[in-house]
Amino acid sequence: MPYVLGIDLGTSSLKGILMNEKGEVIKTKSATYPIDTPKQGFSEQRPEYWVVALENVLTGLSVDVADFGDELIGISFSGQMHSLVVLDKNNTPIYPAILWNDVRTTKQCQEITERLGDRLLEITKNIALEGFTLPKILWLQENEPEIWKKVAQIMLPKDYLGLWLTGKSHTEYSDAAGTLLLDIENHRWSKEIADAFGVDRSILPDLVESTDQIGVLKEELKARFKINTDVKIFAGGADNAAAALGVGLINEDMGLISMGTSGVVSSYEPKIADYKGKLHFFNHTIPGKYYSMGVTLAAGNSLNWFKETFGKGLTFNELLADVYTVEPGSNGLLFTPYIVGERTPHFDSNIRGSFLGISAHHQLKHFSRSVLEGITFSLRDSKDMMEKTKGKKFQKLISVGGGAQNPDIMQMQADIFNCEMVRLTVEQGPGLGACMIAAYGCGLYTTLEEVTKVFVHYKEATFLPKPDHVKKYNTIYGIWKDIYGATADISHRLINSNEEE
Ligand SMILES: Nc1ncnc2c1ncn2[C@@H]1O[C@H](COP(=O)(O)OP(=O)(O)O)[C@@H](O)[C@H]1O
Ligand SMILES: O=C(CO)[C@@H](O)[C@H](O)COP(=O)(O)O
Repeated sequence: MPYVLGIDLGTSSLKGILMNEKGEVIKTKSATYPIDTPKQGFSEQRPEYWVVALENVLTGLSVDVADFGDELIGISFSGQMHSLVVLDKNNTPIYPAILWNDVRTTKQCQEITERLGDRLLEITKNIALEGFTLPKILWLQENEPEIWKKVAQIMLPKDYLGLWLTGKSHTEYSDAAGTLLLDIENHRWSKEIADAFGVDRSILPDLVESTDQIGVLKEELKARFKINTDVKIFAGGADNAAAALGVGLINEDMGLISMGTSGVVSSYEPKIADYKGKLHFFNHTIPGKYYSMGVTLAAGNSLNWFKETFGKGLTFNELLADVYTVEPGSNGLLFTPYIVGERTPHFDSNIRGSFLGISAHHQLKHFSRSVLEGITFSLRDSKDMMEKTKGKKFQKLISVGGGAQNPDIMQMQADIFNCEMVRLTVEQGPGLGACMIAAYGCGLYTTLEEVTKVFVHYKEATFLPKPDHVKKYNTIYGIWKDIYGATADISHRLINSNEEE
C-alpha cells in the first residue's frame, strides 16, 4: 500500500510522520536541534541543522520500515513560519536563519510602518512585527551589507528542505503570507512593498499552491536512503496552516490551539477579513481560503526554559508528574511567559516574564503549575480577543503541539478557556496536514475534503471544563491580566539599563 511522508520542520525538532493511503500511521521519527541565541533577543538556527535532522529521520525510516523504499510515493512539509533563510547563487546558506521568535528588529518594524503607512495593512492584512520576514531582511541589509550583496535567493525554512530534496526552489502562499511581502488577496508578491525596500523580485521564489508538486526526489537521495520509487514532492504549508488542515479546521465554530515552541490560537476564515492587525491573517493551505491567529511567543519555550533551568535532567513527564496535586491558581503564584517578549495582544518585544506572589511555601510543583497556567492565560488572551473581534464563540477547540500530550495541560486548557478540548488520534497536527497534502497531491483522493474524512480523527475522550475550576480561573485570570500593564515599564527600563552597560 502506498505511503506518504509529512515532514514537520518545528522550532525544537523535525518530525517525520509516515502514513499509508488509509490515513494510518506507519511510523514516526524525530530529531532535535538547538536554538542559538548569540545575543539577548536573537534567535537563530543554521539551515544545516534541519538537513541533518531530515537525514536522520529518513535514515531511521529506511532502517525501521521494511517496505519504506518500495512504497513511498509522496512527501510534503509543514514548517516554522517567517524565519529568514538566505542563499547565495550556489544555493548555499550564507547566514544563520533568523527565526520567528527573534526580536532584534523593532527599529526595522518602525521603518516599515512609517514608510508604508496604511498600505501595509491593505496589501498584507498584517502589521509589521519583529517575527515576520521583511523586518529581518531590512536588518540584514543594514547590519550585514556584505552578506546582503551576495543574497541570490531568500526562502522560508521548509522551502529550503524542498530545495534540498528536489534541487528546485519555490514557496507557497501560506508561508509567503508571513513575510509581509505578499499581496494576500491577489496571490502575488507585492511589487510596491518589494520596491520600497530594495528587494529584487529575482530573489523571491516563485509562488505555488500548498498542494502543487514542486519536483521529484533527487536520484542521489533515492540511492542514499534506499528508495526505489519515484517520489513526488509537494510544496506544503506554514506549520499553523498545515495544522489547520490537519485538524480539519474548515468552519468557524471550532478553533485550533497549538502549544509548540510558540502558542497559537487560530480560526478558519472563508474569505478576506480585516482585523486591523489585531490578529494575524494568512492564506490557508486550502486554496482560496484563509485563517486568522493570535500568538504567544514562548509557550512550550517557557516550559522548556523552566525545565532546563530549574529541573535539569528531568523529562517533561517527570517535571509535571505532580502538578495535578496543586489547586488551580498554584497557591497564589502567577507567571507571565514573556521570556522573549510577546506578540498577541501586547505586540511588545521588550516585555519580559515574571513570577509574582512567591512565598515560603511554594515548591517546584507550584512553579511548574504556574508556568503552565501562565502559558494558558496568555493563550486565553488570544482566544478571547479572537472571539470578541469575530463576534463568535468557539464551540470546541482542537489542541495540538507537544503540550497536548499532557492530560493535565488539556484539562487546564478546558478550565481556563471554558471550552471542550479535543485531541487528534494522531499526535502531530502540522505533520498530519503535510501528509494530507502529499496524499491529495499524489492523486490518492480527488478532493481535500475526502482526504480529511479519511485522515482526520479525534480521540473520543475529550476534556470538559469543570465549573468550580472555571470560576476560580476567571477570577485569577482577571488578576493575571493586570500583570502586563504593571510590569511593562519596569521591563522596558530593565532592558534599557542592560543595553547601557
Ligand atoms: N510530554 C510533554 N508534556 C508536556 N509538554 C511537552 C511534552 N513534550 C513536549 N512538550 C512541550 O512541547 C514543546 C515542543 O512542542 P512541538 O510541537 O514539538 O514544538 P515545535 O514544533 O515548535 O518544535 C516543548 O518545548 C514542550 O514545552
Ligand atoms: O511565528 C509563528 C506563527 O506566526 C510560530 O507559530 C512559528 O510558526 C513556529 O511554530 P512552532 O515551532 O511553535 O510550531
